[in-house]
Amino acid sequence: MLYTHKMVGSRDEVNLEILDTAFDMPSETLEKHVKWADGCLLIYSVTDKDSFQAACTLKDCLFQLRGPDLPVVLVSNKHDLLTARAVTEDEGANLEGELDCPRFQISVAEGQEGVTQVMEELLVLIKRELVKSLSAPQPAQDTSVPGMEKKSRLYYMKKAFKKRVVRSRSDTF
Ligand SMILES: Nc1nc2c(ncn2[C@@H]2O[C@H](COP(=O)(O)OP(=O)(O)OP(=O)(O)O)[C@@H](O)[C@H]2O)c(=O)[nH]1
Repeated sequence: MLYTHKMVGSRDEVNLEILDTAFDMPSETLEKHVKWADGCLLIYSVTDKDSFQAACTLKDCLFQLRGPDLPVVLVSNKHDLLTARAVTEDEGANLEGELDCPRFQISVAEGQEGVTQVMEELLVLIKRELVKSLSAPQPAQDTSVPGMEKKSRLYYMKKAFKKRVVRSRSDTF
């Protein structure tokens, strides 16, 4: 399922496209989505070992396809059901260490506060990564070709941003 959602912050608003992947998605489909994503939430239920295993598998897939730079937040859900716990605290902490990413322990059933915190954290990471990639050194200019004179850094940042947006859109459909 693909959802759209607008998050309004104090300084800006962001339109999100959120893809809810399925457990048994074919690997080619999953790979296509992982290439498209600007960030990823790895969510598992503390009462469901299979969902934790799926998060571990997805972690390997993310590293393979996107390397360590894709913004990721790990979320363990259903903390209101700790009496039925099937995934230990240590297992969650180990996965967090392997991913080297923030981890949130929430209960969606108890309200939206945890979900909002998770989304805000992911957006911070995505913005940080975007700024990093836009401010990376640009390829050297060929000034021997007429019209290829040096352009401003802002010009290249805008160009890279547009390219990224267009790529995200075209990969969606
Ligand atoms: N007690 C409790 N139940 C929850 C919580 N979060 C989700 N649920 C319930 O768990 C069930 C599954 O929730 P979904 O949102 O469909 O989870 P999902 O991971 O998308 O499940 P799939 O559709 O199988 O992929 C629903 O009955 C939810 O109401 C939680 O934090 N606590």
